[in-house]
Amino acid sequence: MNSESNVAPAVRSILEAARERGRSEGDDGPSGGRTPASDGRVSVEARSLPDAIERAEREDRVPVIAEVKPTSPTSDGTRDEDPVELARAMVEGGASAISVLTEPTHFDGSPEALRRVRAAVDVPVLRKDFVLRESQMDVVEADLILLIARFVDDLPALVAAARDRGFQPLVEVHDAAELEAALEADASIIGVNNRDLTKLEVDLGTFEGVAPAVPDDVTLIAESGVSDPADVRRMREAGADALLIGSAIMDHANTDEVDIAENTRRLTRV
Ligand SMILES: O=C(O)c1ccccc1NCC(=O)[C@H](O)[C@H](O)COP(=O)(O)O
Repeated sequence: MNSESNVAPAVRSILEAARERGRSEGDDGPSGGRTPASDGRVSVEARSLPDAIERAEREDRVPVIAEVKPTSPTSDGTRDEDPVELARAMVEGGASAISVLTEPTHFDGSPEALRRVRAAVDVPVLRKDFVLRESQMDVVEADLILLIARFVDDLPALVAAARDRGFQPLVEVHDAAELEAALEADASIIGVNNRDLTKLEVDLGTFEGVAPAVPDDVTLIAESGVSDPADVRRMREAGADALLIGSAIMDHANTDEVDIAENTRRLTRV
């Protein structure tokens, strides 16, 4: 659907950087950590997110995808701890899956961070980036890959390309029209982003507005803006199968030592 009109300046800058990286990633070789098949594509044996969610439910944990997010355009600071240590602490706190930012210029992420995290934990790992075209998938192995409906030209083709490589595509939407596009593209894991990329403001009402139209057989994820146990309850009551949480766990503004496991636990043990 590719609508970049009206996005916040920071998002425009992120997309420009993604296009620039796309010229070297995949086309001229990997930027790090991929295991290419003979045709240069990555080939993944993915850990199942729906299975990880089911396991959390059985064990009375809220299914949370905890995000290793060193910084972002809206963060109050930067955390520079080892991503592996952060991810291990998140799993210790009950996270069902880990999301790793691989975007380098606005989020301080890297494919190498994801590769190391995936080797260190046994839960599914999401590659969180701004993938605009197929060749950008062949950078690093991950269990899930994010595709943002708003920013890609041919969503059905990218969903199919992700599956061809073994990734579980997580298609991110923000409104009813994008949800329709995701369903037409045969997405089975859909995230509703509460962060409006036009103004970068967060409104949990976004998820509540879109969720009722999502078919039951879709794995539905509430993304962004979940900051405390009350928000967790609110998103679960609105139908979230799992929650993607970054800032509340990373606690960027806190300059003291942060207990990442405890930050995660207070959101998984609601
Ligand atoms: O987080 C940002 O500042 C941001 C800015 C521009 C585009 C995307 C952005 N975030 C990406 C995300 O989707 C979040 O990292 C993720 O959903 C977690 O959100 P939160 O729990 O609010 O950190």
